[in-house]
Amino acid sequence: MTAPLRLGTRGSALAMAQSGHVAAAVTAATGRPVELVEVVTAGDRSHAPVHRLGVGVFVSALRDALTARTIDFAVHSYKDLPTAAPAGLHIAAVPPREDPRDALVARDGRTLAELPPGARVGTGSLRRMAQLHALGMQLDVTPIRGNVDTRLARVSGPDADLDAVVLARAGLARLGRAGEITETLDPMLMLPAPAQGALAVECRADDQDLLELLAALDHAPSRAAVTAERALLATLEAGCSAPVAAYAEIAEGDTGEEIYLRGAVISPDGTRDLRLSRTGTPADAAEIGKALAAELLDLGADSILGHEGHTGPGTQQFGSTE
Ligand SMILES: NCc1[nH]cc(CCC(=O)O)c1CC(=O)O
Repeated sequence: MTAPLRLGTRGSALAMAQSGHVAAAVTAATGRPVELVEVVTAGDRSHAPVHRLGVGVFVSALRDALTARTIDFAVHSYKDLPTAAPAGLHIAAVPPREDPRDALVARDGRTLAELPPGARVGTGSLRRMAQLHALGMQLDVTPIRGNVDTRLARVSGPDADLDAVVLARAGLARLGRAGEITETLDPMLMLPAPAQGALAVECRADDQDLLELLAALDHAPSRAAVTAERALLATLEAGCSAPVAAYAEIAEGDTGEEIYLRGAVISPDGTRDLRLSRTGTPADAAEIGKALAAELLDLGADSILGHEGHTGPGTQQFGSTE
């Protein structure tokens, strides 16, 4: 009997659900037992709002534990990873991606189009706020914080004070709460965050045996989509700190697999909304992402913040607006 692989995880319900799912997949694919090891991050200990800490605090404790060899691998929500790759670590697998779209949870089963002017809609992401404003529906968009349960409680239950919240569909699905979604938002209206719905399975770059084991979990189309979206984000971060959205779809075309990447840069008040797309082959995913970002910058993505100033909750040390 081989020693169990140690999978480091945060203790939050979402992290535990994701890690448990990956642990089961590793055991199913390789026959190796996996043990969950809870890692407490500065983000879990602190009561400061996430936008003050930066999403990176949730990630760095797991990475420190990897480097210190107290765990063998870790599972991250890919969209929470800073675009700069750390030395000595490697994303060994991108498992099949969940539905990357955002979801509306509204009172009385309402859809987005059924919300009246002035409806109070909560979201924690500057990208979602910007796109909600861009709809021109006079929504009263309110920043919200906390875990998924806390956010849903703003819409139903004794302390509900909002008409709707917008969350990632994938997070709700992983927590078994997708049944509360009243509309899954079309990416034409609400383009998701780069890598939303995808997981990153990370281990030490020199752990050859584990890299090979974990490769069994990798899903090539999901990896290509995430590679294109993150290349777009990384290129834009250099020149622009406005909310960024990106979504790549992989489909079978006439001449083999095709990637269709959409990207958007939106001012926080929604008055400036730049959207472009590009197609190519999945093998060129990174180049397609970079090229689309360059096109967005050429059209003024870097000037989109302009008058709004840059004080919103998306102002984080790693550039993430999620
Ligand atoms: N920053 C929060 C966060 N990070 C990952 C998810 C779950 C969805 C995913 O894995 O992409 C969420 C919740 C949300 O955005 O509603």
